[in-house]
Amino acid sequence: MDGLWMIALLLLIPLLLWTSSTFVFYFKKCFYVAWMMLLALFAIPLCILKSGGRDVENMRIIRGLVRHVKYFLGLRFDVSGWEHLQTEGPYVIISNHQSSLDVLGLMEILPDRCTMIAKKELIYAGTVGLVCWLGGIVFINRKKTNDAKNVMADAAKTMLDDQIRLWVFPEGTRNQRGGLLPFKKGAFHLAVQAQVPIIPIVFSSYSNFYLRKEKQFNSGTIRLKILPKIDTKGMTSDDISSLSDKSFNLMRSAFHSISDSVTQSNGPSRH
Ligand SMILES: CCCCC/C=C\C/C=C\CCCCCCCC(=O)SCCNC(=O)CCNC(=O)[C@H](O)C(C)(C)COP(=O)(O)OP(=O)(O)OC[C@H]1O[C@@H](n2cnc3c(N)ncnc32)[C@H](O)[C@@H]1OP(=O)(O)O
Ligand SMILES: CCCCCCCC/C=C\CCCCCCCC(=O)OC[C@@H](O)COP(=O)(O)O
Repeated sequence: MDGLWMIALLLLIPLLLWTSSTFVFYFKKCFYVAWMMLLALFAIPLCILKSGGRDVENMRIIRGLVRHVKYFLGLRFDVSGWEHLQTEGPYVIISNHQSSLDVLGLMEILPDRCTMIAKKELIYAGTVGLVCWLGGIVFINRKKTNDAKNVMADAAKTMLDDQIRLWVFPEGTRNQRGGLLPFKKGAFHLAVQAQVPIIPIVFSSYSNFYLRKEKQFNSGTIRLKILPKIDTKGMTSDDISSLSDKSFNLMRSAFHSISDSVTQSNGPSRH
């Protein structure tokens, strides 16, 4: 009888753990980091064999390898406005930034020859950092504005010379407090310096499935809305503030509309 109790207990403990939302939260987070690190380890030789080193073309390999990860985490993407990405030549994509999970949505829609602007600390993230470097990610030092400006001015030239698209998170940091943080100006200087359009992309709020404080990481749908491009031809540095304000207002209103609709279809939440 004691043996039977022991077996029942051994079966019950993992079941209880599995149904505990805190356990699921930590399990999914650890799994995400570990799996991305492992995928990156696998991607490194593929990128080197394909391009011989750092090259934006490596983003095709990275994109291909990352796309299945959403299934493990129980996430679904609902993308609208695909037609706005059918723009020829270089452009700057701007999007809101809630979490490292944004990488999954980014890889879902990443156009060819598109790489990102990221904080320089990311390069030290083990195999993921090396893959970011191999994918041509432009690293900036956010604590040294002048250095960051110079790097972005070089990036504006490279965009045109090598026909590259750049994805920038104009909030400059992750934000899960609902809404959008005020935009930094770098993305807009970049687009105006290169005289290329801006394509705003909005991720709906994650608060219907992911709550960091409450330790909840459920399944859920993320809406991605690709907005029409904003032309910058003929603009100068005098137009930066109005360009930034216009982009911010468009993205904020899209954020609220897609976050409200995802909340209504997935049940109540706060954001
Ligand atoms: C196969 C397995 C793979 C596994 C791995 C999976 C994936 C890996 C691959 C991809 C993952 C990619 C993920 C990337 C995510 C990275 C996200 C981030 O790191 S976000 C943080 C970094 N990004 C940014 O910070 C961009 C936004 N910031 C800016 O643009 C800032 O403006 C800035 C350039 C950093 C400067 O910052 P500052 O705080 O000083 O802000 P201000 O904007 O207020 O600027 C001050 C002042 O300067 C003027 N300014 C700004 N930029 C420029 C410029 N380029 N040229 C000229 N002048 C500039 C600005 O106008 C202000 O002046 P004023 O007040 O007079 O207007
Ligand atoms: C040995 C090194 C260990 C490092 C472990 C971290 C590795 C992360 C592993 C997997 C996650 C994969 C996605 C990586 C891309 C994450 C990019 C990101 O979201 O960076 C945060 C940055 O935008 C803003 O940072 P802050 O909010 O200002 O802070």
